[in-house]
Order: sequence, then C-alpha cells, then structure tokens
Amino acid sequence: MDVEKQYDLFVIGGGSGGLACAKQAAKLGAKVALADFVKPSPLGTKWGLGGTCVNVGCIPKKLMHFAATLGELRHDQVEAGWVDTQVDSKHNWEKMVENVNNHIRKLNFGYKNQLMRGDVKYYNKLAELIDANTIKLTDNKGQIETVTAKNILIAVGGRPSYPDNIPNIQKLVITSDDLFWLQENPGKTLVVGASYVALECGGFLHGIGNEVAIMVRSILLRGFDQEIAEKIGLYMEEKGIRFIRGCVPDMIEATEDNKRKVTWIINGQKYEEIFDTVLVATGRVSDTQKLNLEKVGVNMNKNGKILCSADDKTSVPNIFAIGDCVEGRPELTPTAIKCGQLLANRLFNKATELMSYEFVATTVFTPLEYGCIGYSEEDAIKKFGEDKITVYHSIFKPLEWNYFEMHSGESCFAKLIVLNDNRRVIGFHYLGPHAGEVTQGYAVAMKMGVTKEQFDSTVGIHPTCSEELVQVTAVKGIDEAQKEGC
Ligand SMILES: Cc1cc2nc3c(=O)[nH]c(=O)nc-3n(C[C@H](O)[C@H](O)[C@H](O)COP(=O)(O)OP(=O)(O)OC[C@H]3O[C@@H](n4cnc5c(N)ncnc54)[C@H](O)[C@@H]3O)c2cc1C
Ligand SMILES: NC(=O)c1ccc[n+]([C@@H]2O[C@H](COP(=O)([O-])OP(=O)(O)OC[C@H]3O[C@@H](n4cnc5c(N)ncnc54)[C@H](O)[C@@H]3O)[C@@H](O)[C@H]2O)c1
Repeated sequence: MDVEKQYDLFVIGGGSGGLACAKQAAKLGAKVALADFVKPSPLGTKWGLGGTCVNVGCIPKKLMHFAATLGELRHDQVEAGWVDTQVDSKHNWEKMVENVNNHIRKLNFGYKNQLMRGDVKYYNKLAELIDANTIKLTDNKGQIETVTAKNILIAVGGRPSYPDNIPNIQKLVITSDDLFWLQENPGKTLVVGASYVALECGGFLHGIGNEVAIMVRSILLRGFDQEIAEKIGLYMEEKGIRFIRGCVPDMIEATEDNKRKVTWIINGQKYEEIFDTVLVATGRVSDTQKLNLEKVGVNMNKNGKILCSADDKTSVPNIFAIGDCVEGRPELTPTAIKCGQLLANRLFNKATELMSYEFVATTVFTPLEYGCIGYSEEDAIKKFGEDKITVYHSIFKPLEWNYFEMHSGESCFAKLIVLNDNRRVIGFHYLGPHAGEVTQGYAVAMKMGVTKEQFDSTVGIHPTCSEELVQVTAVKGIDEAQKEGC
C-alpha cells in the first residue's frame, strides 16, 4: 500500500531553476518544500538563498562590470565638457564589495520571503537521497531529519573546478566563488581560462585599475563565433590586458610575502612571474557527488552531470533535474528558470509544453559586450555547408565614439548568418555597447523565424548601434538582393 508522502514536490537546490519551479508548483496548489545548503568555498565564503546567479554569478558580475564601465566614462565626461571629473581617480574595491554584498543579502532575504509567502517550506539543510521518495536533510550542526515526497527535483547547479596538475591548488588560487566577496582588492591578477567567466572577470578587474593577464590554453570563447572571439581579445589587449597564449600554469607557489609565483612553458621555454592573485576560471563541475544518485538509480555521465530526457525526467520516473547540473543544457539563469516553470506546469497543471533551447540569446559581459543568438559561422558551415549560407556584416562605431578622441582606434561589429534556401536568419552576433539590451529584442524575431529580407525592410532607429543590424551587407556567400539587382 502506498504510504502518504509529506510533499507533492521536494526541490533540492535553491538557485535560479529550483526556486522558479518551487514557486510555480506552489502557486498551482502543490505541497512543496525546498532545501538549499551552501558548502563554503575554500576561502570560507558562504552565501544565502538564490544560488550561483545571485551570490557568485550574474548579479555581482554585472554590478562589477558596470563599475568598470563607469571608469571608462571618466574620459568621455572630460571630453563632453564635465569640468571636475578626474580621469586618474582611483577605484575603491572595499566600497564596491560592501555595496554589492549588501545588495546580495537583500536578494537572499527577498527569496526567503517569497518562499514563505508562496507557501513553500524552506530547509536550510544539505539534502541527500535515501530512495526515490525519501530525502535525508542535515543541518550545519549535524542534526538529521528525513522527509518524503512524490516527486523530487534536483537543481543543485555547479561549483568551480580546479586544474588537477598543481599540488595544493585550492590553497593557492581563488575562483569566482571567492572573487565577488574578497575583502581586499586582488591586485595584480593572473586569470586562468578563456571563456565567459575568465574574460568577464579579467575584463572588469582591469577596468577598475588592476594589472591583469589572462592565460589561454587554446582558444577564446570556445563554441562562440571565432571571428568575434578574436575581436574581443584584440579589444581587451588594446585596453591593456595581457594575453598569455598556448599554455597552462605548470606550477603555482606561495612566496614569503604571500604572493603567487607562477611558472609556465611555451614552446619548451620556461617563464615565471609573481602575481598577487591567481583566479582560476577553468570551468565548473556539477554538485551531484554527495546526493547518493547512483544508489537510487539516477544515471549520470562521468563528470557527474545528470542525464535527462526532453521532459527533464531522469532514469528514475519521479525524479527530475534541471539547470546547470544537467548534461547538454546551456548553463544560463533564464534557461534554468524557464525550465523550472515549465516543469511545474507539466507536473501540476496538465501542461505539455517542453523547454525549447532553440535561439536562446546570451551576452558575454566583456569590456566590449558580445550578444549572440543561434549559430556561429563555424557551426553553421559544419551543419549546412559553406555554399548553403551567406554571411553579412557591418563594422561600425557608436556616434559617441566618433566624437570622443579616446575611442579613435576602436570599432564594433555585427554579423548575421543567413540560410540561402529560405533566407532565414540563423545566426545573430553583435559586438558593441549594451549588447544584452540590443540582443534581447532580436531574439523574439529569431524565434519567430525572421528572414534577412524582413531585417532589411525594418527601418532603423538613428543614431543607434542597433540600426547597424538592419543594414549589414554580404561578405561571404550570395546576397540574393544584390543578385536580383535590388
Ligand atoms: C561568475 C558567473 C557569472 C555568470 N553570469 C551569468 C550571466 O550573466 N547570465 C546568465 O544567464 N548566467 C550566468 N551565469 C550562469 C548562472 O549563474 C547559472 O547558469 C545558474 O545560476 C544555474 O542555476 P541552477 O538553478 O542550475 O543552479 P545554482 O544557481 O547553482 O543553484 C544550486 C543551489 O543548490 C545548492 N545545493 C547544491 N547541492 C545541494 C544539496 N545537496 N542540498 C541542498 N542544496 C544544495 C547550491 O548551494 C546552490 O545554492 C554565471 C555563472 C557564473 C559562475
Ligand atoms: N554572461 C553569461 O551569461 C555567463 C557568464 C559566466 C558564466 N556563464 C555560464 O557559466 C558556464 C561556465 O563558464 P566558465 O567560463 O567557468 O567555463 P567554461 O567551461 O565555459 O570554460 C572554461 C575555460 O577554461 C579553460 N580550461 C579548462 N581547463 C583548463 C586548464 N586545466 N588550464 C587552463 N585552462 C583550462 C577552457 O579552455 C575554457 O576556456 C558557461 O558555460 C556559461 O554558460 C554565463
């Protein structure tokens, strides 16, 4: 006989995906509980409810990126006639961190309130599965209780991973879990890695006045359009960030004055240099190790990512998984949120809609921001063939940059990739100011199947950067409009 379960849904993980699913399920009348427990980072940083995005991801990153862009505006202000601006004024790290951390604390508190008001039972406890319906909860004093649920959602996200070739690495470096909560400016910093986290963090650290070097093992922004990735690198280099390419740290040691001596080898030649801080941004691993998933029968890949079907079901029918801990899904906050809401609708509102990962827009918040939707040029060629696509582009400068001397050598870039047979725009790329704001609206059009001709027939807003996207010209392939002599 089936014993009554305490909850209709138990959510493990109070980050973007878990919170969204719990709140939506409770709104639909389900009896819901959520456990969120943060293991401190090696530096001891411990944060509140909200997961990666709120505590150590999107939110502090965007605020620090904003702080860095404000620094650049000092020069523009002087050229625009502001008289008391000092172009060489210094940045106060402690003040920024205090304000950012206070904002995060407010968000943590807000999420707790939302759960309470939404009638979701919140456990600030570490969860682990005992069987497919029973969860063991342990608090920070080691007290244990068990609860039961009909359905379980695993939304445990991920934590930074460390290169495995350096002895004692966790004591010698910091990760993005530490950076946003550091009480002191990290000083001269070596960033290891070359994707979102490395380029964004390296970018804002330099923007607020730090000396920064970025160590790149192979290419910048793997998976993104490489023409644009290289333009981002070039722009950052021109601003004064050093790129050390084609290597990884061979050794990291603490010096007597607690700095970091880093050794690396390029083409057989050994280099060494002292940094105040080494930030590793070499990818993330899923937080699934201690959930007892294997014993319960949930299948994972060798990196601990959970294998799910399109309806977010794991290999155990009443256990679901969403967000960063799932194999093959984009690691982005809005995808985790949407996925969680849709899952709640399917479980408790008889809905059938599945998450669509087609044309998900994203932005990399590098000093010059990069927004993109759909295929990179490389992926479009691989999937459709070089003769089946046309690439359009525009090199441009925002009006303000032409007017201000300090931007004289800089330029922005836009690229559209179009399928020749139906003229559908399958790749959208914008490198320029406010990329997130520019890109979001175009994502609606791309989801609706917009064609190049519809872009062309749209009247631009002048003078903006966004208008460049409705007037790009063909550089590779056949421009149908030109062929027809339009
Ligand atoms: C530096 C950085 C910047 C980023 N910037 C952006 C950005 O600008 N835009 C964007 O869209 N995305 C960004 N991301 C990615 C985004 O933060 C993640 O994709 C998103 O937070 C994933 O949500 P999630 O719900 O899957 O997991 P998470 O938000 O990681 O939440 C998981 C939660 O589960 C808890 N947990 C784990 N195990 C247990 C357990 N056993 N018991 C109880 N609780 C547990 C964790 O402590 C955590 O609180 C960034 C990521 C990083 C690292
Ligand atoms: N703006 C945003 O939306 C945003 C920002 C940050 C992160 N994120 C999400 O977080 C995810 C994780 O980002 P990430 O940058 O941490 O990881 P990633 O997995 O995307 O990139 C890891 C980088 O580290 C390098 N690397 C790996 N092992 C290395 C080693 N041993 N030595 C030197 N280099 C090594 C890789 O070549 C790569 O450049 C992303 O996939 C993204 O979805 C999103």
